[in-house]
Amino acid sequence: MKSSIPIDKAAILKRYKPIDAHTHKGIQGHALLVGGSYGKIGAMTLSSKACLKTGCGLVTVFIPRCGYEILQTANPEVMVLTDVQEKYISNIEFNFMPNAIGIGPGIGQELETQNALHEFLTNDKRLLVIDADALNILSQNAAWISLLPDKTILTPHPKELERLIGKWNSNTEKFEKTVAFSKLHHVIIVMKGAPTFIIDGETIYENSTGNAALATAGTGDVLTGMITSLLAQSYEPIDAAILGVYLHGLTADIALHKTGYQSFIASDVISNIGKAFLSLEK
Ligand SMILES: NC(=O)C1=CN([C@@H]2O[C@H](COP(=O)(O)OP(=O)(O)OC[C@H]3O[C@@H](n4cnc5c(N)ncnc54)[C@H](O)[C@@H]3O)[C@@H](O)[C@H]2O)[C@@H](O)CC1
Ligand SMILES: Nc1ncnc2c1ncn2[C@@H]1O[C@H](COP(=O)(O)OP(=O)(O)O)[C@@H](O)[C@H]1O
Ligand SMILES: [Mg+2]
Repeated sequence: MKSSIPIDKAAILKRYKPIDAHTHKGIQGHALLVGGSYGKIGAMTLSSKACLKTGCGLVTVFIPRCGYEILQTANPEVMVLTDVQEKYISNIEFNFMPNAIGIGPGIGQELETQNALHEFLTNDKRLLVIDADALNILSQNAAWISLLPDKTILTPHPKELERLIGKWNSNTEKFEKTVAFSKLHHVIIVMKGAPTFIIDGETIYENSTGNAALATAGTGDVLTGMITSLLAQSYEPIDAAILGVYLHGLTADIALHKTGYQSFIASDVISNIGKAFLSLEK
């Protein structure tokens, strides 16, 4: 494997932008998160809360109708748009200009959802984070990958990565294939794992935070919300990916002495984002 660039606190401080005292919610970025399906609205609840807690001024979710009351109750700060369908997304429609869009947590793979993703990718060329079943839909419809805008951030876990790039026989081959995919499609790949690597063409970054406490449902959904938030706040895509992954891992390092590995859950990532940011200012 080609050597990687370590992402430690010094590397993060070169990319981190402290908040301007005169900022307001109108210029802190408006993120749109698209996802959820019947039984997996929680993925969007987690993702949208993490998005707000990472500093975005405004967050809107686009979810199936069945999630409306759940979202409004769980996260009153988040605005909610709903699909015409009750249980899944069939047509992605919104009437504002988001600064960044995150798509995929809990979205499922209904045929109508697949068509909605195709329609969306054909018509919308905004900054984008793609996760979970939206990645799986792309794996099944490989021709659609060419529709992704340059510097789209993909956040696969190992199984989702395998569906995208095919099986590998060694770690070296895994990196070679991922780098080749990133170069071919001009996308940034957050190769989630222990540790997480961020791949931008030939350049490979290795994250230094995080631990096995993160091996629990919904932590990836939270990461999608965090990276989308940073993207909406005008971080360059590579910086949003690197900073998001670093802060996400740091929450688990900060919480570990209180939660242990076993009792840490995705909501603990969210409740420690503030401490993770504060540790950058120390
Ligand atoms: N509360 C919720 O609503 C939740 C919704 N979720 C959503 O559920 C959907 C399905 O996601 P899944 O990721 O479970 O399904 P997938 O089928 O994509 O992934 C599960 C498979 O990947 C393997 N895998 C996962 N991480 C791995 C790793 N680090 N190394 C090796 N293999 C690994 C597992 O063993 C399993 O075979 C997604 O849309 C996701 O966003 C999940 O995030 C869980 C929480
Ligand atoms: N053993 C581990 N050590 C460090 N990080 C881990 C470990 N296991 C999982 N993670 C992190 O947790 C997250 C899991 O994401 P994902 O599998 O998409 O979860 P979900 O889909 O349930 O939200 C990733 O950021 C991954 O890097
Ligand atoms: Mg996931």
